[in-house]
Parts: sequence; C-alpha cells; structure tokens
Amino acid sequence: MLKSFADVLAAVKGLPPRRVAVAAAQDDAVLEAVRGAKEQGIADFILVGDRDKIERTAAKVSVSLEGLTIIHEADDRQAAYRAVALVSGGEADVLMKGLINTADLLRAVLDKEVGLRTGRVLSHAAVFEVPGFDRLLTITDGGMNIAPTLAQKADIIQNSVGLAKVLGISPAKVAVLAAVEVVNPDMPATLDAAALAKMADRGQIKGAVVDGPLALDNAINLEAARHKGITSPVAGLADILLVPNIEVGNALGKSLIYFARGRMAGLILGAAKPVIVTSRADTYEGKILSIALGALLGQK
Ligand SMILES: CCCC(=O)SCCNC(=O)CCNC(=O)[C@H](O)C(C)(C)COP(=O)(O)OP(=O)(O)OC[C@H]1O[C@@H](n2cnc3c(N)ncnc32)[C@H](O)[C@@H]1OP(=O)(O)O
Repeated sequence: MLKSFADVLAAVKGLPPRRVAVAAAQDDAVLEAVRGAKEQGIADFILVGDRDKIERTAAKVSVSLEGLTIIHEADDRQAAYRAVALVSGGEADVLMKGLINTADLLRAVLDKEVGLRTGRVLSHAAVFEVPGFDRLLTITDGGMNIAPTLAQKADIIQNSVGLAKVLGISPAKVAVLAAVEVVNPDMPATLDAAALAKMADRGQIKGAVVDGPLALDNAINLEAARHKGITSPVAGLADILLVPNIEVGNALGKSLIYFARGRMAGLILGAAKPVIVTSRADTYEGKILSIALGALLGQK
C-alpha cells in the first residue's frame, strides 16, 4: 500500500516513463514541473501550445526544452483539442492541463469525436498527504461534477475506488460526507449517503466499503466516531471522502492545503486515459506529484 507521496514517487520511478501531452504548455510553473518530472524519469512530454510563447516562457525561467517535443498551436482551446487527440490517438498516455481553464480542457476531453469519453461519468479526485495524518486521503469530486445526482455519485465513488486500487488500497473505505451522521429528510446529502451505503452493500458499487452519512470528524477520526457511538467499518478510517457537491470538495481540499499544509495531486478519472489537473496555485512539488500520480495511473 502506498501511504505517502514519497511512496508514489518511488513506485513511479521504477516504471517505464509515460508520455504526457500538455495542453497549452506556455506556463512557467508547468514548464518547470515538466522539466523536473522528465529529469526524475517520471514521464516524457509533448508540449502543445504557442511555440514562441513556450520558448520565451522557458527561457524566462531558465528551463531547458531539450528532449521535449513541441507541437505548435497558437489558440489555447485548439491546443486542448490537439493534446486530447494525441492521447485518444495513442501518441500519448496521459493528458495534462497547462495554461487553460479547467472547464475548457474538460470540454475537449468530453468532445464526442476526439475526446476521451468511455460512457462512464468522469470525475475529479484529489489525493492529499496531510502532516500528522497516517495515510493518503482522497477527496472527490471537488473539480468536475458540480452537483452530482445519486447515480453520478455512485460512479464518482467507483472511479475513486479504481484509483485507490492503484495505490494498493483494497477494499477502499469510502465515507459519504454530510453535516450529520443520521439520515435527515431535510438534508438531501444524508439521503444520498444512506442510499450509496446500501448500494455498496448490495454490490452496486464494487471494491469498496461505503458508509454514510458521516460528518467529516466521524469519517476521519476514530476518537470522534467513538465519542458519537458510531459503529461502522468506515468511521474514523476513511480512505476516500465523497463530498455532496463541488463547493464542499473544493473548499475542503484547499483548506487542507492552506490551513493544514497538505500536499495535493489532482486527476480526472473515468476517461479513457488519466488527465492531470494542476491549478495555478499548486507548488512546483504539487505539480510533480500530480504528474507522478497520473503517470502511475497511466500504466494500466
Ligand atoms: C481542485 C482543483 C480543480 C480545479 O480546477 S478547480 C474547479 C474548476 N472546475 C471547473 O470549473 C469545472 C466544473 N465543471 C464544469 O464546468 C462542467 O461540468 C463541464 C465539465 C465543463 C461540462 O459542462 P458543459 O460544457 O456545460 O457540458 P454539459 O453539462 O452540457 O455536457 C456536455 C456533454 O458532456 C457530458 N458530460 C458532462 N459532464 C460529464 C461528466 N462528468 N462525465 C461524463 N460526461 C459528462 C454530458 O452528458 C453531455 O453529453 P451529451 O452531449 O449529452 O452526450
């Protein structure tokens, strides 16, 4: 089982480097991470974007472009489609977001012709390493599905369970988050949580033990769960937190980074190939971790 990002980096370095197509690569922080990941043997890269801007940006931050393929496409949205097409066409194994907003990249990923649709729901998963916490914790979905339905939540869990398996966590313990740990008909998140737990009991969600509703404290802290008298195989031990909507996931994830000094790797799951989604605010290290996780998942 991979319990830390050091474990993830060690695991990926022993594998053949994956080919990552970067959409709109003309970003200084992205280029620095690309160089770092290439030098560490984590991945090889095809940079899609405005060649002149890529070269000028690289020069500005003293990043060598040696050994990196550049495909010129001046328009950012077109660059996203070209990068996606490289992945769907088999010339790259993993897609990575560059200097383009997430929604525009995702629209290219969802494109019916060149996209990476599989017929499944695509979802964002953020894996966190938090100082003082004994394992990697995945939060989903704080980046793609805005207000998922019950059926979409089941698919989002299934996607994250696939990621957990790659991390060596099986069966994954999934807590479906709500504000309370009892079903309250006035709180729709608690109704979905109870249904999802039952769906897992009946084999409609596989490879996971799912329980909910659970409040955040009962989900991740055994003492808090005991204090509330909750008997559950998941309470206090969750590997995955399913959040009710994008705002909760996004705010919870960012609070781990900014309040708790956590480190995050972010991916879109459920597509034909992994998609690395880093944000402008990610550190160099955070971007390398996202690339490493994408490369690990792209080995399948
Ligand atoms: C923590 C760091 C993460 C960050 O980057 S911060 C968060 C930023 N994230 C975002 O801004 C993205 C939020 N999501 C969105 O904007 C939208 O949901 C998204 C992904 C752009 C899609 O929206 P639209 O372009 O309006 O598309 P739509 O809803 O009309 O659907 C068009 C076709 O795509 C399909 N689709 C949409 N979301 C899907 C999904 N999750 N999985 C699988 N298929 C999906 C949808 O069914 C529709 O298909 P069809 O054309 O009817 O066949």
